[in-house]
Amino acid sequence: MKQKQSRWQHFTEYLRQLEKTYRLFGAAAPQAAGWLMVLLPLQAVLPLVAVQAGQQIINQLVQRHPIWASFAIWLVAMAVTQILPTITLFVQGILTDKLTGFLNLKLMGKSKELKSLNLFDNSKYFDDLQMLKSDDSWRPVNLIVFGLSIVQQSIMLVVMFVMLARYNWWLTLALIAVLVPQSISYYRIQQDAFETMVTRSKNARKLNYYSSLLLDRLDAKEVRLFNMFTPIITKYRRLFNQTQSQVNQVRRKQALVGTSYLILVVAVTGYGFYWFITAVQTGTYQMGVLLLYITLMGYISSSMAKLVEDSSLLYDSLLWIEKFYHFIDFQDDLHDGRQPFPIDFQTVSVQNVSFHYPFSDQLVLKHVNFTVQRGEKIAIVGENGSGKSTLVKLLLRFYDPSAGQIQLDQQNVQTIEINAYRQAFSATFQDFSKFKLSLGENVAAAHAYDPTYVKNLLAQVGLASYLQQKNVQLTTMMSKEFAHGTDASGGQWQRIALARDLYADGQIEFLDEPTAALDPRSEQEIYQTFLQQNRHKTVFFVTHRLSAVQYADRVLMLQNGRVTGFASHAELLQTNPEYAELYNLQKAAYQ
Ligand SMILES: Nc1ncnc2c1ncn2[C@@H]1O[C@H](COP(=O)(O)OP(=O)(O)OP(=O)(O)O)[C@@H](O)[C@H]1O
Repeated sequence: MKQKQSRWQHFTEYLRQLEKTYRLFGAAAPQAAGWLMVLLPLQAVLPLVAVQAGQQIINQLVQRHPIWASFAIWLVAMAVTQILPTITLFVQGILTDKLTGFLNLKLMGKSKELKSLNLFDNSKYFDDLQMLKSDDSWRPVNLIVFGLSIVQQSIMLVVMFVMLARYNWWLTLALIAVLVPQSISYYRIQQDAFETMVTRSKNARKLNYYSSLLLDRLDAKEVRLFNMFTPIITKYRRLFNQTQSQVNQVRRKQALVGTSYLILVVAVTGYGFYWFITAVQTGTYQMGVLLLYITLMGYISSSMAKLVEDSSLLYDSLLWIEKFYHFIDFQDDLHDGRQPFPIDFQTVSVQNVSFHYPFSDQLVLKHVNFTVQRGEKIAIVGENGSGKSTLVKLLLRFYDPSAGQIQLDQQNVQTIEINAYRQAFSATFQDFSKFKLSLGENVAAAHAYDPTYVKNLLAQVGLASYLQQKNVQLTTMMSKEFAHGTDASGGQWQRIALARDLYADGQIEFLDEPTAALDPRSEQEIYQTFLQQNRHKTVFFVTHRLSAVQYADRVLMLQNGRVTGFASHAELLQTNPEYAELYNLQKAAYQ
């Protein structure tokens, strides 16, 4: 539902999303949805049955006929009308629960399917992902409450118009002709105000950002230190007033249009009443028809109002559904092979690889060529933005190269089954994850849980005293958000990530600046631990601290996406002036 659509496109798109939503209900909870297909029409029609019976009772009273049969129908219809909402609510509750689980499991399942990071880099999907991951547990409730209310009101309106048309079809058409545009105009008033102030406009997003910024834990320090309160509150106030005055302008214009329709609606209903009174006076219809007309007019206007209000409130949740399908339908174009991982590989080679990120045409790796022997320790160095992490991500197959190949021996890695391939690797990233799970789960991740081994590794990465002093158990939740939860410092978290990496025990190891948050002594200890543990493995480590190159057999130097050196540290010092300059610069800083 894009912003610049014609009204007709908007309407048909709305109906398409609505239809998808109803299909989702059926898929999430077929039984509950089935029950609602019976309950809702009943709930819509029964009040009208009571109106019809009321009309009969008046006619029978006037004609002095017995009224008991009509009275019984009225009584049953009224009683069931009172009982039905309770049953419907019960079924709606079941549907809501099931739909919530269904939608979240679908999202998680889709994420599992996405083997590459392509979608996460796509700016078109950025907003979608933000919306999908936001903690909006009210969305399924909204979808159901408003989505079902629309069905009920629509059925009621159709039945009421049919009831009226039996007496006067042109009056019915005239009523529809004035009520529908009036409702559309009300819908637009509500929609515009809601979108501008609450949901999707750029201003609404800025307003939300300003208000959440002052409440955010991560920003709390700098907001206080630099006293950002006044400027942010001022920005909020200014933008709020500006936005509100825009909304008010729209509101005023549309209220004027709405009032014009109102005059027409009053004129048509008034004339209708006069027509029915005359019809009773001339004996065309009996007295009861007046009760029918008055009651129907009341029901029609309240049903129309509810239909408009609920359609408008549903809109935002339908947008969510649109984004949901957008995500679910995303096709990951990463190549997946069928071959098993070649356990006995002897070389890893990068053959003339060039790469640009999806949805960007700037090459970040250019004709990269190098071959590594099994068991070698390779340091990857280079300035910020030279492409080190990108190279690691390609080797881990988070993306396919735009040109060239990565090979294990002579085999293109794209021919290997992706899950088997990933299992052969372990890694610690610069931006490692801090899972809000237990400490044990943070280390073991998806591997079989062995508490003794977890403890062992935590000790090896230097966390024994932290665990003891803070009384942190393997079962302790690593977030203050949970009862008895705890948190760790940046360096301690980095060590937990390193323990997770060791636990995974892949055949090829990647360390992408694994010691950035550690002090020099800890850095040295960690490298020694890692290289001791991984002495038979092929290890790639990205580092800015050139003191670490002592642990490498060869150093791969990247500059602006190109390999400008690949040799031992000593050789590079002799042959590569840029490398020598970088190294000497850092060395001088420590002298
Ligand atoms: N997801 C992305 N989408 C588009 N461009 C990206 C993305 N990630 C990185 N880049 C760009 O690719 C280039 C290489 O980035 P990369 O992270 O590989 O560099 P790096 O050598 O690891 O840098 P650093 O030392 O700062 O970690 C940079 O210009 C960066 O802006």
